[in-house]
Amino acid sequence: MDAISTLWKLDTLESANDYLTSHGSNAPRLQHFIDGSFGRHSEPVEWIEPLNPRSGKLLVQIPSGTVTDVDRAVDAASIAFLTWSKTSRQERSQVLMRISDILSEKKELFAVWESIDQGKTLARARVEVERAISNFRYFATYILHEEGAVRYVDGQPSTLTYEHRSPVGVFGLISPWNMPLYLLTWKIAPCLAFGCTGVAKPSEVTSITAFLLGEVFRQAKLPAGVMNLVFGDGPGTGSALVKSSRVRGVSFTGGTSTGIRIRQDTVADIGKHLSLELGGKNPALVFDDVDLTKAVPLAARAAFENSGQICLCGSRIYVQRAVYGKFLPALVEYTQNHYKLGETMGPVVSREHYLKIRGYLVQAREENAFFHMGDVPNEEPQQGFWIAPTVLSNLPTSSRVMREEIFGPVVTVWPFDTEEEAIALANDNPNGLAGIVMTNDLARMRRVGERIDAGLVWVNSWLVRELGTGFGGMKASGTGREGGVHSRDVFTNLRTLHVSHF
Ligand SMILES: NC(=O)C1=CN([C@@H]2O[C@H](COP(=O)(O)OP(=O)(O)OC[C@H]3O[C@@H](n4cnc5c(N)ncnc54)[C@H](O)[C@@H]3O)[C@@H](O)[C@H]2O)C=CC1
Ligand SMILES: O=C(O)/C=C/C=C(\O)C(=O)O
Repeated sequence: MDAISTLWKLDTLESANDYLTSHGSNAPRLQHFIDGSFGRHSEPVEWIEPLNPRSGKLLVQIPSGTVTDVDRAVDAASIAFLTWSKTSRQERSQVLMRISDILSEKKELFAVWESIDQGKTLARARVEVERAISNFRYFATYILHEEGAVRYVDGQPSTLTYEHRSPVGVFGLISPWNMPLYLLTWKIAPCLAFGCTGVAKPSEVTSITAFLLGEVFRQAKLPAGVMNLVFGDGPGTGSALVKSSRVRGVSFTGGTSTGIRIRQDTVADIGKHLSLELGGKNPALVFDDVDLTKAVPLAARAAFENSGQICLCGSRIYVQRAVYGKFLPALVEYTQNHYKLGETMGPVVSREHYLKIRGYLVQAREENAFFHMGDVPNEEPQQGFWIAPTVLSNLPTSSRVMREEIFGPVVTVWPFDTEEEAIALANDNPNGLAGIVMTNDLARMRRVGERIDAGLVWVNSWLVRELGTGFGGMKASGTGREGGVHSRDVFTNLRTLHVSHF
């Protein structure tokens, strides 16, 4: 039986895990989804073998898409663009709704595999699958309600002017491993809604739910070639996709260095649309007027949700000195009670990532950090990639641990005295993705919130999302915004018309 028929039926953790235990070294082999069907890979196939984050054992085999595979997918998307770009909004909307309905019927299947593949808890995976469903529903309805204005050119009443938008073309959609389906569908849904076609490349570390999504596209009767899925690594498959001259836009979420690489690889292709959502090292400011029974759980969640593997995590906590002494032990106690490895917290995604995080913890130890909880994990991961939630203090603000995105369950805590100092500390970082402000002072909420160098600022909240508002970062955290009208700008070209008569 092929991999899709096998995996599609395993929609409980028990059945999926039984299957994984029984397959031994015959791990299922995923297939690219090109031109409406799962199929051939160009020979010889090089297989990438991601491991199960909970056990460290072989999970699946991913074909490493070659330039030929990418070209076939781009061919299919280019041909499909000719009709999909002219398909009515009503019809596109209906296809997106069918996709969301099938996803919704199979949501437990997707949650189970997301949890296994990425290591996240099943509860977290369920939240993310709901969001993937919303991504399709949101853009399916958005396109039905867009408004445009036609007006006279000022002083020339015989000339009308209006803005006309058309889909850009074939897009390369490249996503990371931390929220695989959630982030991939955040790109696929607007791409389809606004009349573009695409080639999506999920992370080679977590490709399973993207593979299952191909079956959803098939069942939803998404016309062949409109969305293709090519698996493979970044330097080979991803790079070939980004560099293809027939790919007219790239929407990417991932590490900052990869974003820089993609900018370099596309710099000569001036007209290519580029949307880059990159890393964060996000500050969380805790002022002394807050109720700690609310601030501590919020800070812990922002630090440790998905084992700290969300680009929006608040990984640098700054606490006003008057409450610092109470906040720190309360954070440790809350985390100990609520983030238990193997129960309410999963492993990190891969061996490579485990070693990367460990490297930062070794450095923290060398720099005499206080480990209020957590420790440097073993040099070699044992039975999965488990790293305990770690709370650090007493690091110099110049430390790499304080400045670079660790993307794991590691948070640093540091005191401040004044509001000005808090803002300066928050902004003293090359990244500018998100910021969190905790205060009960209404004036301060805006005063501080509006000065944080970040594309997203949450006040007394975190990860609250409204899909119509702009999502993306400042400074090294990216280029452009997505969400609502911003996604429309990514996936469409704008021409302004001036219509007069002789
Ligand atoms: N959303 C975020 O902020 C994320 C940040 N990261 C950060 O980046 C670090 C590295 O993680 P990686 O998995 O290596 O992220 P990455 O940025 O290499 O991977 C993200 C996606 O980009 C693709 N990719 C890699 N190189 C490419 C290239 N030259 N051209 C086109 N596509 C390419 C990958 O195959 C994957 O699909 C992490 O440790 C973390 O700090 C990682 C994932 C998500
Ligand atoms: O859109 C969201 O709600 C969350 C997005 C998270 C990322 O982009 C990330 O962690 O990379």
